[in-house]
Amino acid sequence: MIIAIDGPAASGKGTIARRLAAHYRLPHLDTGLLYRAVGAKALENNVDFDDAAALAGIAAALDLAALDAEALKAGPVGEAASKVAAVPEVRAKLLKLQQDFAHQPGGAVLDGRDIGTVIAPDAEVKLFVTATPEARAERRFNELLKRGEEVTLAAVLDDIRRRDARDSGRSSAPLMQAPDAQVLDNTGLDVEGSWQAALALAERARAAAGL
Ligand SMILES: Nc1ncnc2c1ncn2[C@@H]1O[C@H](COP(=O)(O)OP(=O)(O)O)[C@@H](O)[C@H]1O
Ligand SMILES: Nc1ccn([C@@H]2O[C@H](COP(=O)(O)OP(=O)(O)O)[C@@H](O)[C@H]2O)c(=O)n1
Repeated sequence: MIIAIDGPAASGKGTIARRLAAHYRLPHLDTGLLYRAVGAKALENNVDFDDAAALAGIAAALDLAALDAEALKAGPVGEAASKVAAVPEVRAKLLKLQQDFAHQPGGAVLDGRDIGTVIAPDAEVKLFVTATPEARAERRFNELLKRGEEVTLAAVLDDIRRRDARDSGRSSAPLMQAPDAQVLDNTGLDVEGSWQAALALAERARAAAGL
């Protein structure tokens, strides 16, 4: 069974994906980490965000096993990630790795922006997780505060809006809901409520797929 979880920044898709993976005992890939890793390397090496060939080279050399998820969750890395993610050559280099992960025997859970539309349109379970920009900004703000980052709620909301626009507006695999995805707007739900709603939707899709 393949479970595809898509949605905008800080909608809680990663939290849901991790829990679904544990619940169904499936491997999980946070695909945002791949773009974050390319963005972080580009920042580190002062690579121009317009230099598609250099960015694609970084993407091609990525070592999944060496990704430092904790460091990659830093605020500025998210912005860099969304810039490199708009470069088609970068997406092309990361495509096979994600498709192979999704289609491994037994299945997998992947979360990102284009899982249900591009990486695994054949997924049996597709959720599009969303919430208002304000609710998402508050979640990300609290997360970054806990990490010890000096941020303001207004700056985080700005970042979220900018990333939403870039991720939805790009020509290559834009953030969008797959026609057959079930939408979960968890604006008024806490982590537990969001999880319960996601599980109910996943169970419904499994039943519909005869699983
Ligand atoms: N429904 C929710 N209500 C409040 N906070 C949430 C909710 N879901 C997730 N969070 C918190 O919001 C932050 C972002 O969640 P995460 O799952 O990483 O989102 P995404 O993967 O969409 O960026 C995390 O700190 C997480 O614990
Ligand atoms: N499948 C994916 C996953 C992430 N991304 C890009 O990578 C950036 C970071 O993704 P993320 O999922 O780690 O970001 P958050 O939602 O956690 O803030 C996003 O803003 C997208 O631009 C993408 O284009 N496609």
